[in-house]
Amino acid sequence: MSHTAHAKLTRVAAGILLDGQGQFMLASRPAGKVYAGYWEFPGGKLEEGETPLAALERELHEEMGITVSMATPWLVQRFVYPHAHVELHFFRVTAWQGEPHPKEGQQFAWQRPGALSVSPILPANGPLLRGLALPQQLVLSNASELGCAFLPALKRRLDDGLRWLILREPQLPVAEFAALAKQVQALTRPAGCKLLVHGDVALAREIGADGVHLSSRQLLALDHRPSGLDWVGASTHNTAELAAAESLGLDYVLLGHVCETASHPGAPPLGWDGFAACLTSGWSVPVYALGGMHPGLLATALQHGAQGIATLRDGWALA
Ligand SMILES: Nc1nc2c([nH]c(=O)n2[C@@H]2O[C@H](COP(=O)(O)OP(=O)(O)OP(=O)(O)O)[C@@H](O)[C@H]2O)c(=O)[nH]1
Ligand SMILES: [Mg+2]
Repeated sequence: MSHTAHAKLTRVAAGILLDGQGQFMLASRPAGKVYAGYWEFPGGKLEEGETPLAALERELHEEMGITVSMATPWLVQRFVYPHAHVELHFFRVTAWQGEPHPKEGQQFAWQRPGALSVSPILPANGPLLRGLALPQQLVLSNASELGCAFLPALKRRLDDGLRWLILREPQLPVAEFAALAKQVQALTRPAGCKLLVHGDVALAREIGADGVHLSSRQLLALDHRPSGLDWVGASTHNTAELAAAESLGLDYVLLGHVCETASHPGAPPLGWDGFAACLTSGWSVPVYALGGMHPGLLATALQHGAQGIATLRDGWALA
């Protein structure tokens, strides 16, 4: 999208208050503002020289009387309204002081991803709401190392609450991978665990998987998002691949490798600074940190702008 010379960019910070039980807060826009009555995330325009985080803290204090104590950068969404070109900086707000109260005649509503009870939502926010349904940890399969211990280990993890799995076994021949995918599907589906099949759109469709996870090479070769699948993600290593994923409207990407990992011995990792550098321009697609990840690194990942972590070896060892 190109900005004409006279179209000025309005930068906005908005906060997604999370209650720790899967709910987030929406606020209605008060009478007298553009899009009055529409539901949004509380926030407002950056003042001259203000950072997005400082604007968020100021706006949430002005509009709802709370003091933000923990906020991590999430997605950046650009959108063209008739009244303005906006660049929205969304933050996840997980801790605050004070009880939210409407200081500008708004209404508040706690909502769950995929089950909104209020409408309409500001048009720029639609794509973002899908991101709120994504978990903070995506688990990749590790059948190549576990062999026949993989399916029992998967059962154990499903019992422990695993709800998202990327089946990725690039070393397996096509037919074996398809057979494994069906066995895995027979376990994940009854457990309510979403299954994303790596690298094979046709197989994902055939078995009725929840989605497909594309390699970066597949990502760069596509000119549209594969149809007929709820969730489409991809592996990325740099900003060119991130841009491709965003323009295809993918639901998430993995970006790595961030830390040293046995999967890429000797290859230099991005490190957290390199990871954050890839995110500075701001993406509307949620980005998971990949490579040497374990739950102990989740907080670090979130602070660097990640949606969460993607883990491969962690958690698969048999008890
Ligand atoms: N706060 C907020 N604004 C959003 C969201 N989504 C979105 O498109 N916007 C747009 O971003 C702009 C934010 O402006 P705002 O009206 O909240 O700004 P503000 O609080 O500083 O208001 P004011 O200038 O009337 O005092 C509006 O054009 C609004 O339509 C959202 O989730 N939250
Ligand atoms: Mg506002």
